[in-house]
Amino acid sequence: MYLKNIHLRQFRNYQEQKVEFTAAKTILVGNNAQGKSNLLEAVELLATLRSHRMARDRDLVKEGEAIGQIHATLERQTGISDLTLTLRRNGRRSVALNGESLRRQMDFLGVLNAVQFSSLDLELVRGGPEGRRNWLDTLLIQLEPVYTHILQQYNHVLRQRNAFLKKNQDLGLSTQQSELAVWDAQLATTGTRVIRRRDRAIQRLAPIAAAWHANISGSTEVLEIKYAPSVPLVQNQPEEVQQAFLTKIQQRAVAELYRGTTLVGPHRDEVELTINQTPARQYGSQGQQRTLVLALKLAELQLIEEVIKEPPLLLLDDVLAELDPSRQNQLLDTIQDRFQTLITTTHLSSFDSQWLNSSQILFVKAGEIISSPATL
Ligand SMILES: Nc1ncnc2c1ncn2[C@@H]1O[C@H](COP(=O)(O)OP(=O)(O)OP(=O)(O)O)[C@@H](O)[C@H]1O
Repeated sequence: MYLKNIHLRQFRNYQEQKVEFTAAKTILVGNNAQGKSNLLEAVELLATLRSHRMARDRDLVKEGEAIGQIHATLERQTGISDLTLTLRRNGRRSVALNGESLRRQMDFLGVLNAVQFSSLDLELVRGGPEGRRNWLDTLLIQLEPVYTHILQQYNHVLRQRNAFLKKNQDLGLSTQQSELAVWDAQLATTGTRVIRRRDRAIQRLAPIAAAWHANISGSTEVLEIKYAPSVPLVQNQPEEVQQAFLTKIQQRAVAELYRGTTLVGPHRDEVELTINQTPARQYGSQGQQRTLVLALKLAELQLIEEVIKEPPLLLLDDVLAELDPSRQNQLLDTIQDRFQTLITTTHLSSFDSQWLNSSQILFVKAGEIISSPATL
């Protein structure tokens, strides 16, 4: 797929900016805090309706404005699509495809696909489980857009159940359990949908990531990715998972009453990353952790391509400089011209001349983008 152009209006630090993409690779160069990552974030939002920076819509809209908009034209094998995402400082966002408003966000997802890779991704290895859950959910949204709806349903039930637990901490255990039964059933049904899909995604992703990892590390290290759901997943049959879910809720009832929050469910899942059977967080150097993240990202690219049958976009946010030359080359060799790639950097010197010659170079300064630095 090929992103032909993007038009930002009152988005982040952009007032009004159109960009035409004229090559498979675009390098956005500029000093810190000029708007390079903001442009990549706009593309990420069109692909997933999420931002890895966890920004609220009010942060995405330009300061002092009420509405922001991202509009883009995308070419796919199936034809050309026009995507519009409208963000409101105070209010709900809306989406349109080819000029027609869509009622369901899910119908907007899956049109543009992108893998985003920034230095924040190192937190996938070093950080807590929430970051890994978010990463997996964002991937799933692209593999199966209906997942966004499933996740919303689960989170809705979870919020309601948590509110009930918090409000009724002084009820006795048996009264509380009988009143909770209706929430438990819904939590188990919606939670099971989340768990089964996460399991499926990891099963597909893990061997691809392990192969990339062996390739980059020269087969000296073995990467294993394991999904560790909060509810045991012995048999992947929905009824059995739901039953296991309810049993586990029963087991944690006293603790939930005491803590006033839900302790069982996919909001407490973990994705375990191990290298040579040691948790990756504890294993080796920063360089080895970078190899792992690079392997994950290459696996995401490959898996999305396999599922949607077209190469997704790749968004490299200030990440090339963090990789050593051999890992850089590994990445660049994989990308070639097959994946349209947007790259941000503060210095063009980190690129080899072959890359510079074949890339479109854009200069970013204070929320403006131009193709020649002379006029900045
Ligand atoms: N809602 C907003 N309204 C106005 N300006 C904003 C808004 N959100 C972010 N900015 C501005 O955008 C700039 C940050 O841009 P961005 O994150 O794209 O940096 P960058 O060019 O990628 O730099 P770095 O190399 O540091 O990542 C900051 O100056 C920030 O104040």
